[in-house]
Amino acid sequence: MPEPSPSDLSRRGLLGLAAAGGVGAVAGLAAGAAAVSAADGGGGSASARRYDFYGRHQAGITTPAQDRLHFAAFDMSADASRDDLAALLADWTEAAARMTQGLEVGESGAVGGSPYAPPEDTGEALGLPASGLTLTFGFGPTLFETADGVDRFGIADRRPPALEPLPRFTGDALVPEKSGGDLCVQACADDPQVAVHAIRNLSRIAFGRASLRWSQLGFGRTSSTSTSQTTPRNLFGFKDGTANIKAEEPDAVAEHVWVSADDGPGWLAGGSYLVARRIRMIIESWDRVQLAEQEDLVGRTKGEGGPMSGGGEFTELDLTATTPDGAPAIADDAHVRLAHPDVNGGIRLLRRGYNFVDGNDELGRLDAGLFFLSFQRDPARFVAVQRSLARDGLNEYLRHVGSAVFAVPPGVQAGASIGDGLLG
Ligand SMILES: C=CC1=C(C)c2cc3[nH]c(cc4nc(cc5[nH]c(cc1n2)c(C)c5CCC(=O)O)C(CCC(=O)O)=C4C)c(C)c3C=C
Ligand SMILES: [Fe+2]
Repeated sequence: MPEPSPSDLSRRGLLGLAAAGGVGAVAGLAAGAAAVSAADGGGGSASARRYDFYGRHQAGITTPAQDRLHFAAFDMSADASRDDLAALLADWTEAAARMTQGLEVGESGAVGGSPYAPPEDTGEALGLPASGLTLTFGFGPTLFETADGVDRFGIADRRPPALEPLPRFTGDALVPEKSGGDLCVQACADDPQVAVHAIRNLSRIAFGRASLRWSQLGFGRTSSTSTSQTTPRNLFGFKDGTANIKAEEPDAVAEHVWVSADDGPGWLAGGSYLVARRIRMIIESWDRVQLAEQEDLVGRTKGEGGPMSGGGEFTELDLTATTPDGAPAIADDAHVRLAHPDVNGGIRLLRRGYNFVDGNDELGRLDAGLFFLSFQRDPARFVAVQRSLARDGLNEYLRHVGSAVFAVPPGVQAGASIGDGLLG
């Protein structure tokens, strides 16, 4: 897992330097930032947090889930060449390495360039620190081969066999405009303005080579990826992420999250697969359900989040436990039973989703839900769990409207591009 680390001057540092008017102030500022990051291991002041962009794995997977998300899927332009793709990924890498350290895009940034040229950075993050920003890149099936079988970039033979569009699941109500994509960027941060700034600038950099297909804002993480984090709640009001894979379980991370060299292809070793599902939650109906039924549908208590088989939040589920009248304590159609590794051949997913509210529909119902994100070693593992959830009692209150899958390459070292492994 990439550790939070001190780095260059932040956008705030640069402004601070200008205000202090001296090089001596630079050293003081940089040292101060380093002390914050190093002393608290990244768990202190949220806005001072910084994660290395470079490393064995991309950040934004096992790093502690931040509270804000801007997720974007892009399509390559119809006339883009392989060189355009390589150049885009190199430009994105360079910009991401700077923004995740709290720096502006480009040397001249938002206000340091020619007054007669558009600025290199759009400027809305000026004065804001890194805010724990992570940028995680992925490649969709259509990057390798279009739905019509066209190999636009000469990489069809590099496509991981496991990277196929997800199958249709029972109850899917997918909207094509909110699904798929050639490329994706997951921007997570402690500050929504920093996440949005990152996607906006990557989108601007892509101009003429790729364009936004769809994007999703998220607030309120719906999972924990570290034991140092408290368990958040989803919009049904339940703790979510209790049994998630945590970074402090290195064996589980290795077994369930990272693609190994044996899994193939070689360029993806140390990477993962990302599944995104935009799940609308019919919260107006849910809010009329009795508490006891809500708890039966989830399989956990609403207050503490303990299993209906008894115990506290982190007590293991007892799927064999029965109530005094002989019924299963955790109902047969309870979400946690059907998602549990014991009924899915041992499969675990690293969940990293977010709550969303995107206004309301014409009936006055909130367009709200859970933007489900999971990282796994093989997308077939997500497919198996999602198929098991076909009997989930929660489905009456859920509608899957968006869907996408991406191969997430491993991290890169300084000087390399996120596309190097794929494009050679
Ligand atoms: C296919 C994978 C999953 C989808 C889609 C999904 C949607 C979804 N989940 C909740 C609420 C909760 N999920 C919880 C646990 C849980 N969910 C999944 C998988 C998917 N969920 C797994 C693998 C697990 C862990 C099961 C286990 O090992 O016990 C919980 C309980 C708390 C927790 O452990 O995280 C809640 C609550 C919603 C509302 C939702 C769709 C909107
Ligand atoms: Fe779940």
